[in-house]
Amino acid sequence: MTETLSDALSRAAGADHLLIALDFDGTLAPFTEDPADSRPLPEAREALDALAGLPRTTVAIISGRPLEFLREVVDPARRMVLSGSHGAEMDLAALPDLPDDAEHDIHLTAEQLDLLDRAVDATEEMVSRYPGSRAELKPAGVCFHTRPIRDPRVSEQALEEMNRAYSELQGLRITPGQQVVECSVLSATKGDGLRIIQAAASPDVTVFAGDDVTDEDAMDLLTGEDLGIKVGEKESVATQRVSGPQELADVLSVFADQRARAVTSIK
Ligand SMILES: O=P(O)(O)OC[C@H]1O[C@H](O[C@H]2O[C@H](CO)[C@@H](O)[C@H](O)[C@H]2O)[C@H](O)[C@@H](O)[C@@H]1O
Repeated sequence: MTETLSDALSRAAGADHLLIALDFDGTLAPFTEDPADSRPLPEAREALDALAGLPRTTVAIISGRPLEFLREVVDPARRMVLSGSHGAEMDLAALPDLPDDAEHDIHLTAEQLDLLDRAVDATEEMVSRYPGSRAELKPAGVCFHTRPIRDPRVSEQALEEMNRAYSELQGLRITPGQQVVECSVLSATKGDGLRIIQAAASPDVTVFAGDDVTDEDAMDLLTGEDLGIKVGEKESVATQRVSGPQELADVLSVFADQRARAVTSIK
């Protein structure tokens, strides 16, 4: 860990009320060929569990994954605030002063359902033409995955074609990712997710870590004493960077200890 990251973490650990919000894939969990197989690294899980048990400390996951997946795989004990489907689904039930609108479920109009059907058809058609690729269905969208395609040129071509096909369907929000392109009939972003969590939890300091372009919508909201940590090499407005999920897990372990010490000394 660099000295500047270590200093920044020590400062954040001393916040009166801390929000630590994290992306899932490529941040807490290393990439896997089948999205159903990804799990947080054990050290990261342990650190998040420790942080979630501390006073004046809110742990949040803000992910492109459906809320249901986050509940089952990341937070079965239901101690974290969750935002799924890139900010379109919210579960704030872990907050002590529960807001009335703690859960934001997705309700699609008939037009949105029709658009989603057409996006799914286009994805399945693409999957039939690119062996190895797969579709992942979500409550308001669908992903086209190419990680299992061995030839990077074929993978790139498949992603471009899928992007074009989604662009022809008016009204979809198209999001590029790591060997994936996904679309949604809703326009929410991770920035919307973080904004809702900050409004409900009122933290003095927010720490956010993420690896991908969609995480920048949340990074953009960080101000003042907040801390943004980019995972990996993609461009970012974050002031700090780690090499990958394992280094982030190590950082989270140190941070959980720092925060535990700090909360015992905050009056
Ligand atoms: O917001 P995130 O938590 O980073 O989720 C973004 C998308 O990640 C998932 O796909 C990525 O991870 C898969 C499992 O490691 C990998 O196979 C794939 O190549 C990656 O792009 C996930 O499947 C999507 O639903 C998320 O939207």
